[in-house]
Amino acid sequence: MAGKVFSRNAVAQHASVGDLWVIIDARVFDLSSFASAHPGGLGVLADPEIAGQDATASFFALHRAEVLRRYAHLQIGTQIPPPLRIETHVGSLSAVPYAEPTWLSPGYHSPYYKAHHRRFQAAIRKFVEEIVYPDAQVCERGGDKPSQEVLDEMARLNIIAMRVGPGKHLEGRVLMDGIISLEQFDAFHELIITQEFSRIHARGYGDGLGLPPVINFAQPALRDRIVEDTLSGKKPICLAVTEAFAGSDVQGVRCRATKVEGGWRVNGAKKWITNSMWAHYFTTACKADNGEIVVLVIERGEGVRTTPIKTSYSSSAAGTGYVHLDNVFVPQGHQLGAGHPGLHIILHNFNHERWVLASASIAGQRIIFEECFKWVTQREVFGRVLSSQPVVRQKLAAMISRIESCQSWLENITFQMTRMSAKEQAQHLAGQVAFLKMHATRGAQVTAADSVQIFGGRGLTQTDTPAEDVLGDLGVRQALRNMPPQVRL
Ligand code: HEM
Repeated sequence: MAGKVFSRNAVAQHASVGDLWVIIDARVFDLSSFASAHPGGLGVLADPEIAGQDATASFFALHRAEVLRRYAHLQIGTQIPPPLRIETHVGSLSAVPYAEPTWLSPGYHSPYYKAHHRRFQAAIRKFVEEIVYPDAQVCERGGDKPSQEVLDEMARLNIIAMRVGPGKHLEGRVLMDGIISLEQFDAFHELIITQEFSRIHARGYGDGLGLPPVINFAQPALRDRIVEDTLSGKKPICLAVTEAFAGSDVQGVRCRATKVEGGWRVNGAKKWITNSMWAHYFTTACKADNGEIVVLVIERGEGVRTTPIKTSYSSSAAGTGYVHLDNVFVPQGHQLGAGHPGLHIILHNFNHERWVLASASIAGQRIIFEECFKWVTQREVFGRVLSSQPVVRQKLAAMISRIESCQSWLENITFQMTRMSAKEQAQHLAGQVAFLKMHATRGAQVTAADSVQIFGGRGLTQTDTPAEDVLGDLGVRQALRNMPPQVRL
């Protein structure tokens, strides 16, 4: 691939080139065999303004750069002399302003990040973009479980373990082939992993919780077995709390656990359980006969059945489902934290989960901003580039302000996490984390809505809506034209 070089005029005469070829970003693609399968149709490719021409501008008006990587096998040569190539930065830092947090931007300083954090970020970025991203795209489209080879590689580098955060479960593990030591690993490394994994553009892929309650409250033998099974990527786990009736009201769950000889019999159903379709272990909140909440680790087996639920944020790659529990026997040793109130066990990890969700949301918004910024500088409407519109620039300004303020707040909280004990964190950070999550996710809704406006029809998959701003502006301009000249206040 790309072994041959072509001068623009020589391409058509080259013996190995089929009838239909184009130049995109200085690369020559032979589309003869692909054209009839092209999702955008054969006609557009055969158009005399496209076929046999440099189609770079038309291509980038309709596709993401990633399409070229997926179809790299169609490339038969490179254009000479090479023009300025398009920057797609896979595995490295983006040069787009505000596309990276300040600590990764040239010229900035940070009190939080050390050289080992930077080393770690570079390695995780490369891994995510080269290994995880392609798999996540395929799985998200097809609604599949992350592929076992990717999980195996994540397990080998102990990424699955690091995603759970600092703690005893990391003891004895070599992190990222040893580029950082166990002593160095802290909440900032976890923040880096969380934010870098948001770059896969597939919200549901590899989602799911359930292990922290096991780490904190299971009996040692059970804990060690489950930690090993899940962190090796072999047997996933999920947190089964919500129900059709109860939503996330833990106290209101109806899934019944009845005490029997040697353990419990469980009957009921859980709903919206992320990762349940792929899970082997289910950390399940149940109501005992005395009305108290008990948390049981249930293993997939007799009486356990899962059926998929499609959510609006993901295809079934998130593995979201119903969990039907019919007369399932659970041994006594599978009860978590016997003696602790079940509610406390479930709520114990909520602060940390909220911090993870806020981190991911902020990183996701940054990616949205980067895409919007690229689009407004390349997209021309009525002969003018989109960024020339003040209303568009205002949206971008608001996005940057939200993202930068949230990231600074997040890093402050993360620093506190590296200094405070678990007890101090529960005491001092619960409120801060709750506010940050509220602020970040509300901001995310505005950022998402504004980005759809900026992208217009391209921001939607099933419908095509002219941007509201454009419609609003059209209406006001028409009203201004119709304003009677004699009207005064
Ligand atoms: C190497 C060359 C090309 C490849 C591999 C390719 C591939 C694709 C793919 C995979 C899609 C589906 C949407 C997506 O994943 O983004 C698509 C859509 C489309 N393509 Fe291409 N394409 C190529 C060149 C072109 C060119 C030169 C044009 C000419 C203008 C074109 C016009 C379109 C159109 C109109 C759509 C539909 C877009 C939509 O529905 O929003 N493509 N193409």
